[in-house]
Amino acid sequence: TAARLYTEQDPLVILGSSSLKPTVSNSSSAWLVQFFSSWCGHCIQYSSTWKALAQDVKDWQQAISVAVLDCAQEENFDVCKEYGIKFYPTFKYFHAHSPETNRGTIYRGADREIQSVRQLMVNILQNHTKLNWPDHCPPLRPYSSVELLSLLGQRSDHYTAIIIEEPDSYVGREVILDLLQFSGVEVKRALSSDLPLLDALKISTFPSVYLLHPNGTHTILHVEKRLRFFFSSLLRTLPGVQRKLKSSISSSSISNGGQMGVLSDKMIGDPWRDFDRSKVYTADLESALHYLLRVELATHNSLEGEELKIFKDFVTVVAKLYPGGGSVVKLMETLSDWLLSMPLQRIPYQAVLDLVDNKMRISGVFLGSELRWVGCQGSRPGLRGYPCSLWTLFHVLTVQHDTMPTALDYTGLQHEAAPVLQVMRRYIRTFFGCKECGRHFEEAAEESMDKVNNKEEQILWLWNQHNRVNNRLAGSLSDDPLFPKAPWPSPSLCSSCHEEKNGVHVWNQENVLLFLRQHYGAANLSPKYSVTPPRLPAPPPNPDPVAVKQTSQPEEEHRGEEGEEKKEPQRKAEEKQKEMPQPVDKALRGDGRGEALDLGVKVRKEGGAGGAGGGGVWILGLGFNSVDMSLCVVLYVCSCLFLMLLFFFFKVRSRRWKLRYSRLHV
Ligand SMILES: Cc1cc2nc3c(=O)[nH]c(=O)nc-3n(C[C@H](O)[C@H](O)[C@H](O)COP(=O)(O)OP(=O)(O)OC[C@H]3O[C@@H](n4cnc5c(N)ncnc54)[C@H](O)[C@@H]3O)c2cc1C
Repeated sequence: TAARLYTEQDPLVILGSSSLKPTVSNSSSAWLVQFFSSWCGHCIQYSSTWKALAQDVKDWQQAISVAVLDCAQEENFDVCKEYGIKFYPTFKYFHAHSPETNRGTIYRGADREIQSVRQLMVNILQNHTKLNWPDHCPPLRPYSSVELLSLLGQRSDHYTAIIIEEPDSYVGREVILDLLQFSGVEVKRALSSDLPLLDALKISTFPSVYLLHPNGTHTILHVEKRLRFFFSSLLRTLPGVQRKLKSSISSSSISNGGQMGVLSDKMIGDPWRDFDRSKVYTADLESALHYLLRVELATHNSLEGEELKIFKDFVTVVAKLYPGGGSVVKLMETLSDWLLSMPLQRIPYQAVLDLVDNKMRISGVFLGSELRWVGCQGSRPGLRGYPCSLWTLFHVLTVQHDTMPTALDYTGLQHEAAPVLQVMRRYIRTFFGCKECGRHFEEAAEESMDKVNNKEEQILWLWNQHNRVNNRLAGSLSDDPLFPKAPWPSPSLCSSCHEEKNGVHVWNQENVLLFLRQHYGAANLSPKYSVTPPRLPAPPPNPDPVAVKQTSQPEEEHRGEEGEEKKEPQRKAEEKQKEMPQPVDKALRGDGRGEALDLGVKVRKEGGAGGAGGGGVWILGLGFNSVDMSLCVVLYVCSCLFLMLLFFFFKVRSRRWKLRYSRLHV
């Protein structure tokens, strides 16, 4: 209903009759409240702008917060009257530390666009006096050359960024407020009219950022675009700069160590793996599948009905779209074939697990059984990991689907406009361990997933939804200070993805799509740290020389890039294969009642020939082991003997007949 114009998911505070006064009176921060009416058409249309504004200034909350109050709700009639609301929407602001008698000041400006209201918020803050200045708001005034030049060459425990700008620019103050929730950097502003400062720092274009490093060195900061978003993003990603956590317990455990402190904490559990943020790591994808198949799915004793169908679809999508071939794909293909050929309505989880563990020792099938987070490693245990890798996996799958548009043909999924998203949606709803996350994702899917019409939109929908989650979670307990949640990709990953329109940050979606295709494309996957053999044996020689060149290229690149590193995981994987337990037939007994399931490989029943101890060498990669081969030989020899016996039998008989007839003639 219109009454739900704003929900708890929006990055603003929803006030009511009992909460308005206690919230805005004696507050340590200023407040900007929109009094609206849920029946007013303009308010309904304006709600998206107000939400976007709230998102834009979410990090300013400690200095000034954004709120709404619905005057159309019966319980709010009196409070709206008390605060003198006559028209909708009415914007009122309240200074920090205002008394209870204060009914707020009306903003009468005609322009209610995001940039104007944002600048109004800066002005509101600057209109405070020294006495009622918001507790956590840093100074917004320009500093003088005398104050700033004395800082040059001084050592400190944090960065100092000086933004030098034209007097009418708001960029400096906005960046100061954007960095409010971050430790490790202090932002100050100075004016372009301060000539001694410009001479000393050799600055002639505005706005510019001059950076004083903790070690006393200083330099101008290079930014590709002189926009607020670029300045803020760059400063937030300086080494050691991290988001302050809302929980004091969490912040006390990690706030004072800076980057290295955090890393050394983490190292106690798991060795730190150096990685490149512009790459995607197969180790993360494999860890995602390992966790999903061996841990998340294990909470279901058996799969049946809708659950089974959802799991089958998930396995099919991964089997068809997981990039690079190799043993993981072979495993998923085997699992997919097996699930599809199953006549059963119910499959015990143990049967799936035995297949995932490759208890039948099918050649070329392997999925590492350890979590090796690389791009998804957190600064301490409990952060990032599985959810990060699941996002990554689905981003990769959406991009692969775009690259291989016919890959899902004949799977039953090809008629869906966005099959990868739909499969993800169903998986998250049914199996994802975080139920609350699943609920949020389902809400988002209900809202707009059906509007996705093609593979490009599929990629962008997931990217956009992921950013919405990032925005919602920024600063929450699950936000890793080393990898703060922020709109992604950052300008340092893709500067052409970012633009500004009417002073508001906007995405260049065309460039975002290009970037996503490159970032999550097969060529950008790094096998470093992977425990899985990277590739199946090379296919037979291709007569077309161009095609030969193209197919052999990734292999060469792969070798060139990883060099010796590749051999180590491969060797470990082979060792693991050897260490694998002997085949256990119950893996394939479906519901435990002993049906032999046709996998396209040989399946033996418990107690049958070659039972539990029937390991031996697997031949031709077809699932025949040495026992099977011995049986064949024995059968072959028996049939030869039988044929020879028949031969001699008839030979002797025919001789007797000949003798008998010859005697008769005589
Ligand atoms: C479907 C789903 C829904 C979730 N919902 C919730 C929720 O409601 N509440 C909650 O607390 N947690 C939720 N989570 C978990 C949360 O989103 C994070 O995954 C988790 O907090 C770990 O965060 P992270 O810092 O590792 O980065 P993640 O957000 O997990 O991102 C992983 C990696 O993906 C890349 N990336 C980041 N943003 C984008 C983007 N927009 N497009 C493409 N790539 C990107 C980056 O390289 C990043 O390192 C959800 C997870 C999933 C998979």
